[in-house]
Amino acid sequence: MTVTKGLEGIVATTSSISSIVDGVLTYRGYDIDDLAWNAGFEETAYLLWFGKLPSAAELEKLNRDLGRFAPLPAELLEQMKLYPKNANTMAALRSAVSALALYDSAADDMSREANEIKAVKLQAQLPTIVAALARIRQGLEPVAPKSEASIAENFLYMLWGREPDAVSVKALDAALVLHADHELNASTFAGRVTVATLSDIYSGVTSAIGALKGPLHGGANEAVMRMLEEIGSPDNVDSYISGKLERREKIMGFGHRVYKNGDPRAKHLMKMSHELGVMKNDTSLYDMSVRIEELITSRKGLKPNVDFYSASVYTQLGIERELFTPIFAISRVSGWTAHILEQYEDNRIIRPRAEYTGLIEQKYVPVDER
Ligand SMILES: CC(=O)SCCNC(=O)CCNC(=O)[C@H](O)C(C)(C)COP(=O)(O)OP(=O)(O)OC[C@H]1O[C@@H](n2cnc3c(N)ncnc32)[C@H](O)[C@@H]1OP(=O)(O)O
Ligand SMILES: O=C([O-])CC(=O)C(=O)O
Repeated sequence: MTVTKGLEGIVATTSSISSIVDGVLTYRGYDIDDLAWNAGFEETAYLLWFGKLPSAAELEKLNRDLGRFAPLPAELLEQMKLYPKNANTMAALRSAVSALALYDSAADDMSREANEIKAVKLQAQLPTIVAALARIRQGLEPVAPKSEASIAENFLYMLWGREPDAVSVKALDAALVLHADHELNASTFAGRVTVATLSDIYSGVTSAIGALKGPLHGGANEAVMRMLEEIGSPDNVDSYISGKLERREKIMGFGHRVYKNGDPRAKHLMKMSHELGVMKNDTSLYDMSVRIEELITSRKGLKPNVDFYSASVYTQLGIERELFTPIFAISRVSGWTAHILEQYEDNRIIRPRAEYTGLIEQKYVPVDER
């Protein structure tokens, strides 16, 4: 048996959703550099689900559906109020998304049409859940979603309880576009493995959320922010990073399984981080990040990934650290559900092998003789 730890380089499926070739990321053939500043998040989600950019009428219908599906079942909101206030937000999100299935009578309807509706529903409801969890944790009442607003605008409105400014909405919208899909990353793979047993779409998304939570994947954006908080000021970067490298600790937000010459999404988030700093007359988070990048690139040859500059972007938008990975999920649920729909279309159960390295030829000994 040839064992490939971490399945590095293994091609486990075909997919027509996103591709990474020579460091270029495309969604359905559109370069992410083209989509990042030109496409809105809703049309990006449509592109991932249906394989083409929507017409004006199709986009209008999608926006109407997202607005209509965004409110949560009242029972779920009441349950969420009972979650411990100090619970990890990704753990709470995972529980709430799992519970959504209980309130959807079509949860086990496996027709393509029903699953497409559930994909749009999940996309609509995740932002409402995350904003509600954040407010409940602060002892505030959740804010009901508006029926006519983009996902970025609606999320910030529900989070802050006031109309967000246009700059914040545009920055969040672009960040959502950049995080929407990424070929066969760990969380997408987890979602596909789950639904390949012909389990339901809620189970698939719940699995994916669990995988995204880890600090080697989506959870890295929160870990990056923790590191920036520990560093505190640009003057401390060099000694902090030297210490970490001497202790052979990982620097979160750097390195990538697929990109060895840099993540094409990072430059957009870097630009956003700089622009937000300039607007706020305080570029210290950006300056610290740039110095960390210089040090890690020169000393380890590693480049920042999507999680690195997103930390300073979200913080400068006034978003608390505990929401960074849930915001990643708000975006990535578009990709997860597109992959789940694709998996159902041409399904085969995913069941690799393991090379056994344990004990052999053991004989059972009754418990009182052990
Ligand atoms: C949205 C996303 O999921 S993007 C990724 C987010 N994750 C992070 O930012 C966490 C930090 N990065 C990492 O842990 C890794 O780079 C991963 C998980 C992203 C990729 O892991 P792998 O493809 O298995 O890379 P691997 O761990 O083999 O790295 C190769 C070498 O670079 C080192 N390396 C990789 N990333 C880092 C890092 N961030 N800091 C320090 N060293 C690193 C490894 O220790 C390894 O060194 P070695 O050969 O001396 O043992
Ligand atoms: O593809 C990966 O391994 C991780 C990643 O960058 C993502 O999911 O966006």
